[in-house]
Amino acid sequence: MALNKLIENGTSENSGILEQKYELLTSHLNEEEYKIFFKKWVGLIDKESLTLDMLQRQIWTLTATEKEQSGGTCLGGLEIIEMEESSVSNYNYRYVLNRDCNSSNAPLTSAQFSKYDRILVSDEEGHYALAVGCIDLVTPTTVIIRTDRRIINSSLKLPGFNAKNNQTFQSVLSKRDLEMLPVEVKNKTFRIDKNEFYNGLALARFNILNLFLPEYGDEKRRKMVVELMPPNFSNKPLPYNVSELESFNPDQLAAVDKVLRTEDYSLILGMPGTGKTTVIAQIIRILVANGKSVLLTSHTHSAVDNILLKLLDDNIDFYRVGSEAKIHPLVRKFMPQKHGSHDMNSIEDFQRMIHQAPVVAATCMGVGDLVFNYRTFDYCIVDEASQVSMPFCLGPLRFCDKFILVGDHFQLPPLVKNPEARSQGLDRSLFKLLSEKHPQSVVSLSYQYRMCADVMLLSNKLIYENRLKCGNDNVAQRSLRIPMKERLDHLLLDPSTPKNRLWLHHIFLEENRVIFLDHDDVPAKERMSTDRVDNPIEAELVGQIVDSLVKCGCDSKEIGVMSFYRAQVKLMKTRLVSHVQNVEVMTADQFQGRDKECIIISLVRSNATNSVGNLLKEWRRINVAITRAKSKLLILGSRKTLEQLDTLKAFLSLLKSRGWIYRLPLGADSVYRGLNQDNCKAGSSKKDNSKMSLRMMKSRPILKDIFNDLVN
Ligand SMILES: Nc1ncnc2c1ncn2[C@@H]1O[C@H](COP(=O)(O)OP(=O)(O)OP(=O)(O)O)[C@@H](O)[C@H]1O
Repeated sequence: MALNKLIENGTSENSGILEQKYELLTSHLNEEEYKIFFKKWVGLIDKESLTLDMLQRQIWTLTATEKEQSGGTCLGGLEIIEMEESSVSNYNYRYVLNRDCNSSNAPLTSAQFSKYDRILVSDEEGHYALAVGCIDLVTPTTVIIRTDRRIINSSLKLPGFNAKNNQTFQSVLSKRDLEMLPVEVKNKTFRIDKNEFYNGLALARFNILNLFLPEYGDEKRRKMVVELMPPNFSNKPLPYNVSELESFNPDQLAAVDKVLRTEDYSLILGMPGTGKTTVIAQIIRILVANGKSVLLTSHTHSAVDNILLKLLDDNIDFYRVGSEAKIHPLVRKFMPQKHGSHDMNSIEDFQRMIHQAPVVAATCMGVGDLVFNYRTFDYCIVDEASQVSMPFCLGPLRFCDKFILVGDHFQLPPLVKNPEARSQGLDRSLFKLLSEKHPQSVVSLSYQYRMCADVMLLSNKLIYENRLKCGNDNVAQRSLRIPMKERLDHLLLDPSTPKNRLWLHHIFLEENRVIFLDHDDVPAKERMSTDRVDNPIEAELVGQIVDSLVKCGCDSKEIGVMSFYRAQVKLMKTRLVSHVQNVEVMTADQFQGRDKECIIISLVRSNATNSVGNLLKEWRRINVAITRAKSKLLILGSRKTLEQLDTLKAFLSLLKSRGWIYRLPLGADSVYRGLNQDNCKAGSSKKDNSKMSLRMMKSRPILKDIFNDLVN
């Protein structure tokens, strides 16, 4: 009836039920603004849904190679080399699939797959979506996956099999079984498609509808989110022990105080590295000590777990709900089914446990789980709230009395694929919406503990209007220590190279914490095809920086490489294949919420017409990119091209004013030993040895990758 009233301007006559009953169910929906709100948001979700359906059809309309080359969201030509049944999660089948790297096959790592990505598995003989699952590991030649079903359904006939009266089969469950299958089954190849559509738009629709339902609907949120009523704060906070907050800075103290006076909601704007996780953990401690219950949620599993990890040593009874494979190993023991002190034999047991715990944690999507029905909490805390679009954020809120949203809308907004839905506001988070309407509900954290002062200066001047401050002197003066700098001389192709060409030596100076490496003179031109742009020379320069840092003793796990262009990420992953286990190469979007000691950003665009494209126009993406480095930030690009864009012009003039632009010399890619030079110089005996070792390791792909890492 709510739908009838909101969408169809319904009445008791056209709904077909008695007037009295109709009034009972819908009299709370007379406001015109409700109808406008409902139609707007459901309409936007419908638009997004259409786009996602269209993308999903690519599994039938594009071959694996076409899809892999166009967006890196598919891997094809995969052969099963190992399989086993396990019971780690609801994905019970584990497969190791292999594809050799050769001239026609790129390394598997160059596509857009990483651990925990959801996937659909098909064979390449026209059997689609044999199973759903997730990625466990990707190396250049191997991908390990877990699936909910077997992807080989052939069975082996058991001894004594007789088609007429003794049809006895055995399922194919192990590598040994696989070898006994007929050759045409054994040699089947498979494809893996990213299952990007597992995002539950149905849940988003329900969350919007739930605002308007009678009886169990979320009336409180209707007032706050639809009517946008101002939130109330009590004069006196819940009691807490100030001596436990000795290490907190004034902003963090103000945030705790605001939350403890919240009667409806409060918002914590936490700029990068400002201690959001630390503050949330402390708020949970105080709320639980006051006998309050808390539903803790976030956009990603890792953010939920980062907070729980801080509570491991506290005597707080909490449950973590979600898919085991995605939960941090140290937190798994808090999943209801793993909790040693309780027997759990039925869904009722499960619900009983969830109902008793003072703290329950899950992702915003995970809260859709049935176990939450009929449980209410005093508070809901949503971390990463600026990354969740409003309809999804409403999901966890409906179980709670008060809510706290923690986020930073100066970083990337929720991902929306449909351009119209995006421009009409589906990418606006509830955090942004409420913070703009009621700024008095916001408390900002401005002391950051991640970036050294030079790195911080960039986003501070360009985005945060100087509101960011370094938490202490150690943070401000942080610099990248390169333990064996002298080794860099051995990487020079010509020891007598003049000083003004020694660009890596310039980067290696500890005091140079932020450098823009302008490659206009190198030159390093972009390569453009229909929907892809990359820059091979820039990728090679990035490769040489990473190689030299690692060879000179830097921890490769503390180096991150980033581009805004997926084709460039792919190219750089190929170039950096020898560091694949440790150096993370990702898009700026994938780096959100992460940090590294040293970040290298490849801006790619460099062309005769000085066109910059759309990706670099999103200032929130630039902000995410430049706030990931703790000690050293290296940015590669063409100053001439990038200056054409207003946002980047301001960025470049700030860099110039600080003397942080370094003009790379002509042919900079052949000053130090790079990929090609390394290959030419490798002696033949080393090559022969490598060949022999690779032959030995042919059937052991993971070992092969590790070996490759060691010899490179
Ligand atoms: N008041 C403080 N004094 C000293 N160090 C602090 C303080 N608050 C937080 N930190 C430290 O700052 C670092 C970042 O904190 P935290 O992870 O809580 O920040 P965050 O805002 O959640 O980070 P991100 O931007 O990655 O989400 C941690 O090492 C934490 O211990």
